[in-house]
Amino acid sequence: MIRTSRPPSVHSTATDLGDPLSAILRPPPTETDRDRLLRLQREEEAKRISDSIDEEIRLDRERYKKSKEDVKLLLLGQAESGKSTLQKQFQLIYNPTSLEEERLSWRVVIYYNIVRPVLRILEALDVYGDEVESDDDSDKGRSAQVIVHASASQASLPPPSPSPSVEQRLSALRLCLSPLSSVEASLANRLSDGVAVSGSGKGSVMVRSGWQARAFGLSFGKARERTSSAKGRFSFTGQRKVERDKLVEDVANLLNACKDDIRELWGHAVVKRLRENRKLRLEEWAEYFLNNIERVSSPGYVPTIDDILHARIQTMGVAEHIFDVPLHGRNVTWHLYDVGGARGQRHTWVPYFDDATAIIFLAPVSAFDQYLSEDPRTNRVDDSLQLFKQICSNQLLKNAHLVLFLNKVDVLATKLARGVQVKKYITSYGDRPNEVDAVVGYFKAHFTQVHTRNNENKRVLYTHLTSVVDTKAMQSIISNVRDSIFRDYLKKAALV
Ligand SMILES: Nc1nc2c(ncn2[C@@H]2O[C@H](COP(=O)(O)OP(=O)(O)OP(=O)(O)O)[C@@H](O)[C@H]2O)c(=O)[nH]1
Ligand SMILES: [Mg+2]
Repeated sequence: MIRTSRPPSVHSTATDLGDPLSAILRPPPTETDRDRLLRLQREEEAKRISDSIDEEIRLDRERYKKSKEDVKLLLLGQAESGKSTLQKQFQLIYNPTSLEEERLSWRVVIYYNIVRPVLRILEALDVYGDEVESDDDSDKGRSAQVIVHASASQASLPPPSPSPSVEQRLSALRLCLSPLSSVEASLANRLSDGVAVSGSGKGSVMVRSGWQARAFGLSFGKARERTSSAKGRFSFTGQRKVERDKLVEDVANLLNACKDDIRELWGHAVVKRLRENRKLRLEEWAEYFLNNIERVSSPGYVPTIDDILHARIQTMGVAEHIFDVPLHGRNVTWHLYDVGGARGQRHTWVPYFDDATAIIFLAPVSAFDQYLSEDPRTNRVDDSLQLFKQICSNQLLKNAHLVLFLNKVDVLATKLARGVQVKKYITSYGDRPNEVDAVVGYFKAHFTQVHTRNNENKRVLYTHLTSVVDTKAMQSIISNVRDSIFRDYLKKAALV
Protein backbone atom coordinates (compact mmCIF):
# COMPACT_ATOMS: atom_id res chain seq x y z
CA MET A 1 0.00 0.00 0.00
CA ILE A 2 1.21 3.39 -0.78
CA ARG A 3 0.59 6.63 0.90
CA THR A 4 0.13 9.67 -1.20
CA SER A 5 0.40 13.26 -0.23
CA ARG A 6 -1.55 16.15 -1.63
CA PRO A 7 0.07 17.82 -4.70
CA PRO A 8 2.38 20.50 -3.47
CA SER A 9 1.04 24.00 -3.59
CA VAL A 10 3.03 27.21 -3.35
CA HIS A 11 0.89 28.15 -0.40
CA SER A 12 0.58 24.81 1.33
CA THR A 13 -1.55 25.17 4.40
CA ALA A 14 -1.00 21.67 5.77
CA THR A 15 2.67 21.87 6.70
CA ASP A 16 3.29 25.49 7.52
CA LEU A 17 0.98 26.11 10.38
CA GLY A 18 3.82 27.18 12.60
CA ASP A 19 5.60 29.28 9.92
CA PRO A 20 4.71 32.99 10.22
CA LEU A 21 5.94 33.78 6.66
CA SER A 22 3.69 31.11 5.19
CA ALA A 23 0.87 32.46 7.25
CA ILE A 24 1.36 35.88 5.71
CA LEU A 25 1.63 34.48 2.18
CA ARG A 26 -1.38 32.21 2.63
CA PRO A 27 -4.33 33.41 0.51
CA PRO A 28 -7.06 34.97 2.58
CA PRO A 29 -9.99 32.69 3.25
CA THR A 30 -12.18 35.25 1.47
CA GLU A 31 -10.24 34.92 -1.82
CA THR A 32 -12.61 35.02 -4.78
CA ASP A 33 -12.14 32.97 -7.96
CA ARG A 34 -10.99 36.11 -9.81
CA ASP A 35 -8.47 36.98 -7.06
CA ARG A 36 -7.17 33.44 -7.16
CA LEU A 37 -6.69 33.58 -10.93
CA LEU A 38 -4.77 36.87 -10.65
CA ARG A 39 -2.63 35.48 -7.84
CA LEU A 40 -1.72 32.37 -9.82
CA GLN A 41 -0.79 34.53 -12.83
CA ARG A 42 1.46 36.66 -10.62
CA GLU A 43 3.10 33.56 -9.18
CA GLU A 44 3.67 32.13 -12.63
CA GLU A 45 5.31 35.38 -13.80
CA ALA A 46 7.52 35.46 -10.68
CA LYS A 47 8.59 31.87 -11.34
CA ARG A 48 9.36 32.68 -14.97
CA ILE A 49 11.59 35.58 -13.92
CA SER A 50 13.28 33.49 -11.26
CA ASP A 51 13.95 30.67 -13.76
CA SER A 52 15.39 33.09 -16.30
CA ILE A 53 17.73 34.52 -13.64
CA ASP A 54 18.82 30.98 -12.74
CA GLU A 55 19.46 30.25 -16.41
CA GLU A 56 21.47 33.49 -16.81
CA ILE A 57 23.57 32.54 -13.78
CA ARG A 58 24.15 29.08 -15.22
CA LEU A 59 25.20 30.50 -18.61
CA ASP A 60 27.45 33.05 -16.93
CA ARG A 61 29.13 30.28 -14.96
CA GLU A 62 29.58 28.27 -18.15
CA ARG A 63 30.89 31.30 -20.03
CA TYR A 64 33.35 32.03 -17.23
CA LYS A 65 34.51 28.42 -17.13
CA LYS A 66 34.87 28.38 -20.88
CA SER A 67 36.57 31.77 -21.04
CA LYS A 68 39.18 30.42 -18.64
CA GLU A 69 40.05 28.01 -21.44
CA ASP A 70 40.36 30.85 -23.97
CA VAL A 71 43.71 32.25 -24.99
CA LYS A 72 44.18 35.88 -23.99
CA LEU A 73 46.93 37.54 -25.95
CA LEU A 74 48.11 41.06 -25.16
CA LEU A 75 49.85 43.15 -27.82
CA LEU A 76 52.07 45.56 -25.90
CA GLY A 77 54.64 48.20 -26.83
CA GLN A 78 55.05 51.94 -27.23
CA ALA A 79 53.01 54.06 -29.66
CA GLU A 80 53.73 53.39 -33.33
CA SER A 81 55.42 50.08 -32.54
CA GLY A 82 53.06 48.18 -34.86
CA LYS A 83 50.50 46.59 -32.47
CA SER A 84 47.39 47.49 -34.47
CA THR A 85 49.13 46.48 -37.69
CA LEU A 86 49.92 43.09 -36.16
CA GLN A 87 46.29 42.80 -35.07
CA LYS A 88 45.27 43.37 -38.72
CA GLN A 89 47.60 40.52 -39.76
CA PHE A 90 45.84 38.22 -37.25
CA GLN A 91 42.50 39.42 -38.66
CA LEU A 92 43.73 38.67 -42.18
CA ILE A 93 44.53 35.08 -41.21
CA TYR A 94 41.65 34.23 -38.86
CA ASN A 95 38.82 36.49 -40.06
CA PRO A 96 39.77 37.70 -43.56
CA THR A 97 36.25 38.63 -44.67
CA SER A 98 35.97 41.25 -41.95
CA LEU A 99 39.05 43.11 -43.21
CA GLU A 100 37.66 42.88 -46.76
CA GLU A 101 34.42 44.44 -45.56
CA GLU A 102 36.29 47.27 -43.87
CA ARG A 103 38.22 48.33 -46.95
CA LEU A 104 36.17 51.39 -47.92
CA SER A 105 36.03 52.67 -44.36
CA TRP A 106 39.83 53.04 -44.32
CA ARG A 107 39.70 55.81 -46.96
CA VAL A 108 39.14 58.45 -44.31
CA VAL A 109 42.27 57.36 -42.41
CA ILE A 110 44.35 57.17 -45.57
CA TYR A 111 43.21 60.61 -46.74
CA TYR A 112 44.13 61.95 -43.32
CA ASN A 113 47.51 60.20 -43.62
CA ILE A 114 48.08 62.17 -46.86
CA VAL A 115 46.67 65.57 -45.93
CA ARG A 116 48.64 65.81 -42.70
CA PRO A 117 52.16 65.24 -44.12
CA VAL A 118 51.47 67.51 -47.10
CA LEU A 119 50.65 70.30 -44.66
CA ARG A 120 53.74 69.44 -42.60
CA ILE A 121 55.87 69.72 -45.75
CA LEU A 122 54.42 73.16 -46.47
CA GLU A 123 55.13 74.22 -42.88
CA ALA A 124 58.74 72.99 -43.18
CA LEU A 125 59.11 74.98 -46.40
CA ASP A 126 57.89 78.07 -44.58
CA VAL A 127 60.51 77.60 -41.90
CA TYR A 128 63.51 76.25 -43.82
CA GLY A 129 62.67 76.74 -47.50
CA ASP A 130 64.82 79.83 -47.99
CA GLU A 131 67.76 78.25 -46.19
CA VAL A 132 67.71 75.21 -48.44
CA GLU A 133 67.23 77.21 -51.61
CA SER A 134 70.21 79.42 -50.91
CA ASP A 135 72.36 76.37 -50.01
CA ASP A 136 73.23 75.64 -53.56
CA ASP A 137 72.61 77.89 -56.53
CA SER A 138 73.34 75.27 -59.14
CA ASP A 139 70.61 73.13 -57.68
CA LYS A 140 68.26 76.06 -58.00
CA GLY A 141 68.64 75.86 -61.76
CA ARG A 142 68.08 72.10 -61.64
CA SER A 143 64.93 72.50 -59.53
CA ALA A 144 63.58 75.17 -61.82
CA GLN A 145 64.01 72.89 -64.80
CA VAL A 146 62.19 70.06 -63.06
CA ILE A 147 59.40 72.45 -62.28
CA VAL A 148 59.02 73.80 -65.80
CA HIS A 149 58.82 70.26 -67.09
CA ALA A 150 56.37 69.07 -64.45
CA SER A 151 54.10 72.10 -64.72
CA ALA A 152 53.32 71.52 -68.38
CA SER A 153 50.61 69.07 -67.37
CA GLN A 154 49.14 71.19 -64.58
CA ALA A 155 45.69 72.49 -65.17
CA SER A 156 45.16 73.63 -61.59
CA LEU A 157 48.16 75.91 -61.38
CA PRO A 158 48.54 79.41 -62.78
CA PRO A 159 50.33 79.30 -66.14
CA PRO A 160 54.07 79.08 -65.51
CA SER A 161 56.28 81.96 -66.46
CA PRO A 162 58.99 80.91 -68.93
CA SER A 163 61.44 80.27 -66.10
CA PRO A 164 59.78 80.62 -62.75
CA SER A 165 62.05 80.81 -59.78
CA VAL A 166 61.96 78.02 -57.25
CA GLU A 167 60.44 80.40 -54.80
CA GLN A 168 57.63 81.42 -57.13
CA ARG A 169 56.87 77.85 -57.96
CA LEU A 170 56.73 76.75 -54.33
CA SER A 171 54.47 79.71 -53.56
CA ALA A 172 52.15 78.63 -56.36
CA LEU A 173 52.08 75.08 -55.02
CA ARG A 174 51.37 76.39 -51.53
CA LEU A 175 48.45 78.37 -52.86
CA CYS A 176 47.04 75.42 -54.80
CA LEU A 177 47.32 73.11 -51.80
CA SER A 178 45.95 75.55 -49.25
CA PRO A 179 42.39 74.06 -49.31
CA LEU A 180 43.86 70.95 -47.67
CA SER A 181 44.36 72.81 -44.40
CA SER A 182 40.62 73.25 -43.97
CA VAL A 183 39.93 69.51 -44.41
CA GLU A 184 42.61 68.36 -41.95
CA ALA A 185 40.50 69.35 -38.95
CA SER A 186 37.29 67.89 -40.43
CA LEU A 187 38.95 64.53 -41.06
CA ALA A 188 40.48 64.50 -37.57
CA ASN A 189 37.14 65.36 -36.07
CA ARG A 190 35.42 62.62 -38.02
CA LEU A 191 37.93 60.01 -36.92
CA SER A 192 37.96 60.91 -33.26
CA ASP A 193 34.23 61.58 -33.27
CA GLY A 194 34.96 65.01 -31.86
CA VAL A 195 36.61 63.60 -28.74
CA ALA A 196 39.72 65.51 -27.73
CA VAL A 197 42.22 63.13 -26.19
CA SER A 198 45.17 63.87 -24.00
CA GLY A 199 48.13 61.55 -23.72
CA SER A 200 49.04 61.12 -27.36
CA GLY A 201 51.38 64.07 -27.23
CA LYS A 202 51.43 64.23 -30.99
CA GLY A 203 48.29 66.09 -31.76
CA SER A 204 47.30 63.30 -34.09
CA VAL A 205 44.04 61.43 -34.00
CA MET A 206 43.24 58.61 -31.59
CA VAL A 207 40.36 56.24 -32.10
CA ARG A 208 38.65 53.67 -29.97
CA SER A 209 37.89 50.19 -31.12
CA GLY A 210 34.88 50.06 -33.41
CA TRP A 211 35.55 53.51 -34.92
CA GLN A 212 34.23 52.44 -38.30
CA ALA A 213 30.89 51.48 -36.83
CA ARG A 214 30.60 54.75 -34.96
CA ALA A 215 31.73 56.87 -37.87
CA PHE A 216 29.60 55.20 -40.49
CA GLY A 217 26.85 53.41 -38.63
CA LEU A 218 28.12 50.14 -40.07
CA SER A 219 29.08 46.90 -38.46
CA PHE A 220 31.88 44.83 -39.83
CA GLY A 221 32.26 41.10 -40.16
CA LYS A 222 32.19 38.63 -37.37
CA ALA A 223 35.04 40.04 -35.30
CA ARG A 224 33.57 41.01 -31.98
CA GLU A 225 35.09 44.09 -30.52
CA ARG A 226 34.89 45.56 -27.09
CA THR A 227 36.68 48.55 -25.74
CA SER A 228 37.67 49.39 -22.23
CA SER A 229 37.34 53.11 -22.63
CA ALA A 230 34.20 53.61 -24.68
CA LYS A 231 31.54 55.11 -22.50
CA GLY A 232 28.87 53.62 -24.67
CA ARG A 233 27.93 52.86 -28.20
CA PHE A 234 27.30 55.77 -30.53
CA SER A 235 24.38 55.62 -32.86
CA PHE A 236 24.02 57.79 -35.88
CA THR A 237 20.98 58.93 -37.75
CA GLY A 238 20.85 58.28 -41.46
CA GLN A 239 21.17 62.03 -42.01
CA ARG A 240 24.46 62.17 -40.19
CA LYS A 241 25.74 59.19 -42.13
CA VAL A 242 25.05 60.98 -45.41
CA GLU A 243 26.74 64.15 -44.22
CA ARG A 244 29.75 62.14 -43.12
CA ASP A 245 30.05 60.28 -46.39
CA LYS A 246 29.88 63.60 -48.15
CA LEU A 247 32.98 64.73 -46.29
CA VAL A 248 34.96 61.71 -47.51
CA GLU A 249 33.72 62.22 -51.07
CA ASP A 250 34.62 65.92 -50.94
CA VAL A 251 38.13 65.11 -49.71
CA ALA A 252 38.46 62.42 -52.40
CA ASN A 253 37.56 65.00 -55.07
CA LEU A 254 39.91 67.57 -53.57
CA LEU A 255 42.80 65.11 -53.49
CA ASN A 256 42.08 64.08 -57.03
CA ALA A 257 42.20 67.73 -58.11
CA CYS A 258 45.43 68.30 -56.16
CA LYS A 259 47.27 65.08 -56.90
CA ASP A 260 49.65 66.54 -59.53
CA ASP A 261 50.54 69.36 -57.16
CA ILE A 262 51.11 66.91 -54.30
CA ARG A 263 53.25 64.72 -56.51
CA GLU A 264 55.26 67.72 -57.64
CA LEU A 265 55.73 68.94 -54.08
CA TRP A 266 56.76 65.47 -52.89
CA GLY A 267 59.30 65.11 -55.69
CA HIS A 268 60.58 68.69 -55.43
CA ALA A 269 64.33 69.03 -55.04
CA VAL A 270 63.93 71.43 -52.11
CA VAL A 271 61.69 68.98 -50.27
CA LYS A 272 64.12 66.16 -51.02
CA ARG A 273 66.93 68.28 -49.62
CA LEU A 274 64.93 69.02 -46.47
CA ARG A 275 64.44 65.30 -45.99
CA GLU A 276 68.08 64.50 -46.69
CA ASN A 277 69.35 67.00 -44.15
CA ARG A 278 66.62 65.77 -41.76
CA LYS A 279 65.02 69.13 -41.25
CA LEU A 280 61.88 67.47 -42.47
CA ARG A 281 61.15 64.04 -41.04
CA LEU A 282 58.14 62.10 -42.20
CA GLU A 283 56.91 58.83 -40.82
CA GLU A 284 56.95 55.66 -42.88
CA TRP A 285 53.22 55.71 -43.60
CA ALA A 286 53.45 59.28 -44.98
CA GLU A 287 56.16 58.18 -47.37
CA TYR A 288 54.16 55.13 -48.40
CA PHE A 289 51.01 57.08 -49.26
CA LEU A 290 52.83 60.00 -50.91
CA ASN A 291 54.75 57.52 -53.07
CA ASN A 292 51.37 56.08 -54.08
CA ILE A 293 49.57 59.42 -54.46
CA GLU A 294 48.48 58.82 -58.07
CA ARG A 295 46.64 55.59 -57.25
CA VAL A 296 45.33 56.58 -53.83
CA SER A 297 43.80 59.85 -55.01
CA SER A 298 42.30 58.57 -58.22
CA PRO A 299 38.48 58.50 -58.54
CA GLY A 300 36.79 55.34 -57.24
CA TYR A 301 39.77 54.45 -55.05
CA VAL A 302 39.22 51.47 -52.76
CA PRO A 303 42.06 50.79 -50.28
CA THR A 304 44.00 47.56 -50.79
CA ILE A 305 44.92 45.32 -47.86
CA ASP A 306 48.47 46.66 -48.14
CA ASP A 307 47.14 50.22 -47.87
CA ILE A 308 45.17 49.25 -44.75
CA LEU A 309 48.29 47.72 -43.22
CA HIS A 310 50.18 50.97 -43.81
CA ALA A 311 47.39 53.26 -42.60
CA ARG A 312 48.11 54.95 -39.29
CA ILE A 313 45.63 55.76 -36.57
CA GLN A 314 46.46 55.80 -32.88
CA THR A 315 44.64 53.38 -30.61
CA MET A 316 42.87 54.68 -27.55
CA GLY A 317 42.27 52.42 -24.55
CA VAL A 318 42.20 48.68 -25.17
CA ALA A 319 40.43 47.07 -28.12
CA GLU A 320 39.47 43.42 -27.87
CA HIS A 321 39.36 41.33 -31.04
CA ILE A 322 38.07 37.77 -30.87
CA PHE A 323 39.09 34.98 -33.24
CA ASP A 324 38.60 31.25 -33.42
CA VAL A 325 41.94 29.53 -33.84
CA PRO A 326 41.99 25.84 -34.80
CA LEU A 327 43.83 23.38 -32.55
CA HIS A 328 43.78 19.62 -33.27
CA GLY A 329 40.38 19.70 -34.95
CA ARG A 330 38.65 22.02 -32.48
CA ASN A 331 38.52 25.79 -32.19
CA VAL A 332 40.06 27.70 -29.32
CA THR A 333 38.82 31.26 -28.81
CA TRP A 334 41.59 33.83 -28.86
CA HIS A 335 41.06 37.28 -27.37
CA LEU A 336 43.56 39.74 -28.81
CA TYR A 337 43.96 42.91 -26.79
CA ASP A 338 45.38 45.76 -28.87
CA VAL A 339 46.35 48.57 -26.52
CA GLY A 340 47.13 52.25 -27.01
CA GLY A 341 50.90 52.55 -26.54
CA ALA A 342 51.31 56.29 -25.85
CA ARG A 343 52.39 57.03 -22.27
CA GLY A 344 49.04 58.58 -21.40
CA GLN A 345 47.34 55.33 -22.43
CA ARG A 346 49.43 52.77 -20.58
CA HIS A 347 47.41 52.78 -17.36
CA THR A 348 44.53 51.15 -19.31
CA TRP A 349 46.58 47.95 -19.81
CA VAL A 350 46.72 46.79 -16.20
CA PRO A 351 43.19 45.30 -15.83
CA TYR A 352 44.09 42.86 -18.63
CA PHE A 353 47.26 41.55 -16.98
CA ASP A 354 46.11 39.01 -14.41
CA ASP A 355 44.61 36.43 -16.76
CA ALA A 356 46.85 37.00 -19.81
CA THR A 357 47.96 33.78 -21.48
CA ALA A 358 50.61 35.42 -23.65
CA ILE A 359 52.19 38.74 -24.55
CA ILE A 360 53.67 39.91 -27.80
CA PHE A 361 55.88 42.89 -27.01
CA LEU A 362 56.69 44.99 -30.07
CA ALA A 363 59.83 47.12 -30.11
CA PRO A 364 60.50 49.14 -33.27
CA VAL A 365 64.23 48.89 -33.92
CA SER A 366 64.00 51.64 -36.55
CA ALA A 367 63.18 54.18 -33.83
CA PHE A 368 66.79 54.69 -32.66
CA ASP A 369 66.81 58.23 -34.09
CA GLN A 370 63.41 59.24 -32.75
CA TYR A 371 62.19 60.67 -29.47
CA LEU A 372 58.86 60.17 -27.75
CA SER A 373 56.36 62.75 -28.86
CA GLU A 374 54.95 62.55 -25.30
CA ASP A 375 58.41 63.26 -23.86
CA PRO A 376 60.89 64.68 -26.39
CA ARG A 377 63.86 63.94 -24.09
CA THR A 378 63.40 60.17 -24.21
CA ASN A 379 64.86 58.17 -27.08
CA ARG A 380 62.26 55.71 -28.36
CA VAL A 381 64.50 52.63 -28.17
CA ASP A 382 65.34 53.57 -24.60
CA ASP A 383 61.62 53.90 -23.80
CA SER A 384 61.01 50.46 -25.34
CA LEU A 385 63.72 48.94 -23.16
CA GLN A 386 62.32 50.54 -20.02
CA LEU A 387 58.83 49.40 -20.88
CA PHE A 388 60.04 45.88 -21.63
CA LYS A 389 61.73 45.78 -18.25
CA GLN A 390 58.44 46.73 -16.55
CA ILE A 391 56.60 44.02 -18.48
CA CYS A 392 59.21 41.33 -17.75
CA SER A 393 59.25 42.11 -14.04
CA ASN A 394 55.50 42.57 -13.57
CA GLN A 395 54.22 40.01 -11.03
CA LEU A 396 50.77 39.81 -12.63
CA LEU A 397 52.36 38.76 -15.91
CA LYS A 398 54.92 36.34 -14.55
CA ASN A 399 53.18 33.25 -15.95
CA ALA A 400 52.38 34.70 -19.36
CA HIS A 401 54.14 33.27 -22.41
CA LEU A 402 56.51 35.99 -23.66
CA VAL A 403 57.21 36.87 -27.29
CA LEU A 404 59.34 39.80 -28.47
CA PHE A 405 59.01 41.28 -31.97
CA LEU A 406 61.97 43.46 -32.94
CA ASN A 407 59.84 45.25 -35.50
CA LYS A 408 60.19 47.66 -38.43
CA VAL A 409 63.33 45.96 -39.69
CA ASP A 410 62.42 47.17 -43.21
CA VAL A 411 62.27 50.80 -42.01
CA LEU A 412 65.60 50.31 -40.24
CA ALA A 413 67.17 49.02 -43.48
CA THR A 414 65.90 52.05 -45.44
CA LYS A 415 67.21 54.46 -42.80
CA LEU A 416 70.65 52.87 -42.70
CA ALA A 417 70.80 52.83 -46.50
CA ARG A 418 70.14 56.58 -46.43
CA GLY A 419 73.21 56.96 -44.28
CA VAL A 420 71.60 57.68 -40.90
CA GLN A 421 74.26 56.83 -38.29
CA VAL A 422 73.12 54.82 -35.27
CA LYS A 423 76.03 55.98 -33.12
CA LYS A 424 74.90 59.57 -33.48
CA TYR A 425 71.76 58.73 -31.47
CA ILE A 426 72.90 55.69 -29.47
CA THR A 427 76.34 56.71 -28.35
CA SER A 428 77.05 53.32 -26.76
CA TYR A 429 76.82 51.79 -30.24
CA GLY A 430 80.34 53.09 -30.84
CA ASP A 431 82.14 52.01 -33.99
CA ARG A 432 80.13 48.90 -34.71
CA PRO A 433 79.13 48.57 -38.39
CA ASN A 434 76.17 50.73 -39.42
CA GLU A 435 74.44 47.72 -40.95
CA VAL A 436 71.11 45.99 -40.36
CA ASP A 437 72.45 42.74 -38.90
CA ALA A 438 74.83 44.50 -36.53
CA VAL A 439 72.22 47.03 -35.37
CA VAL A 440 69.51 44.42 -34.86
CA GLY A 441 72.02 42.17 -33.06
CA TYR A 442 72.98 45.02 -30.76
CA PHE A 443 69.38 45.84 -29.81
CA LYS A 444 68.50 42.17 -29.47
CA ALA A 445 71.35 41.70 -26.99
CA HIS A 446 70.00 44.60 -24.91
CA PHE A 447 66.42 43.25 -24.84
CA THR A 448 67.71 39.76 -24.02
CA GLN A 449 69.73 41.19 -21.16
CA VAL A 450 66.69 43.02 -19.76
CA HIS A 451 64.77 39.74 -19.91
CA THR A 452 67.55 37.70 -18.29
CA ARG A 453 67.87 40.18 -15.42
CA ASN A 454 64.13 40.19 -14.79
CA ASN A 455 63.30 36.53 -15.17
CA GLU A 456 62.32 35.19 -11.79
CA ASN A 457 60.28 32.36 -13.32
CA LYS A 458 62.92 31.24 -15.81
CA ARG A 459 60.52 31.63 -18.65
CA VAL A 460 61.63 31.42 -22.27
CA LEU A 461 61.73 34.55 -24.42
CA TYR A 462 60.75 33.91 -28.04
CA THR A 463 62.26 36.62 -30.27
CA HIS A 464 61.39 37.36 -33.91
CA LEU A 465 62.75 39.98 -36.31
CA THR A 466 59.72 41.39 -38.08
CA SER A 467 58.27 43.86 -40.53
CA VAL A 468 54.64 43.46 -39.60
CA VAL A 469 53.43 45.09 -42.84
CA ASP A 470 54.96 42.15 -44.75
CA THR A 471 51.95 39.83 -45.04
CA LYS A 472 53.81 36.86 -46.52
CA ALA A 473 56.48 36.79 -43.82
CA MET A 474 53.89 37.41 -41.09
CA GLN A 475 51.86 34.36 -42.07
CA SER A 476 54.66 32.04 -41.04
CA ILE A 477 55.75 34.10 -38.03
CA ILE A 478 52.17 34.18 -36.69
CA SER A 479 51.77 30.45 -37.15
CA ASN A 480 55.07 29.94 -35.35
CA VAL A 481 53.91 32.17 -32.46
CA ARG A 482 50.53 30.41 -32.39
CA ASP A 483 52.24 27.00 -32.08
CA SER A 484 54.50 28.16 -29.26
CA ILE A 485 51.55 29.69 -27.37
CA PHE A 486 49.52 26.50 -27.85
CA ARG A 487 52.42 24.34 -26.64
CA ASP A 488 52.50 26.26 -23.36
CA TYR A 489 48.72 26.32 -23.20
CA LEU A 490 48.47 22.52 -23.55
CA LYS A 491 51.24 22.01 -21.01
CA LYS A 492 49.41 24.16 -18.47
CA ALA A 493 46.08 22.47 -19.26
CA ALA A 494 47.70 19.07 -18.57
CA LEU A 495 48.82 20.29 -15.15
CA VAL A 496 45.35 21.48 -14.12
N1 LIG B 1 57.16 49.85 -42.98
C1 LIG B 1 56.67 49.41 -41.82
N2 LIG B 1 55.68 50.08 -41.25
C2 LIG B 1 55.19 49.60 -40.07
C3 LIG B 1 55.69 48.43 -39.46
N3 LIG B 1 54.98 48.22 -38.32
C4 LIG B 1 54.09 49.22 -38.24
N4 LIG B 1 54.22 50.05 -39.29
C5 LIG B 1 53.48 51.28 -39.55
O1 LIG B 1 53.67 52.12 -38.43
C6 LIG B 1 52.47 52.81 -38.16
C7 LIG B 1 52.12 52.62 -36.70
O2 LIG B 1 51.69 51.30 -36.51
P1 LIG B 1 50.49 50.94 -35.54
O3 LIG B 1 50.24 49.50 -35.72
O4 LIG B 1 49.39 51.88 -35.74
O5 LIG B 1 51.18 51.25 -34.14
P2 LIG B 1 50.57 50.96 -32.70
O6 LIG B 1 51.62 50.23 -31.95
O7 LIG B 1 49.25 50.32 -32.80
O8 LIG B 1 50.44 52.45 -32.13
P3 LIG B 1 49.42 52.99 -30.98
O9 LIG B 1 48.06 52.58 -31.38
O10 LIG B 1 49.62 54.46 -30.99
O11 LIG B 1 49.89 52.38 -29.71
C8 LIG B 1 51.43 52.32 -39.15
O12 LIG B 1 51.33 53.25 -40.20
C9 LIG B 1 52.01 51.01 -39.66
O13 LIG B 1 51.65 50.74 -40.99
C10 LIG B 1 56.75 47.73 -40.11
O14 LIG B 1 57.26 46.71 -39.65
N5 LIG B 1 57.20 48.28 -41.28
MG1 LIG C 1 47.35 50.95 -32.29
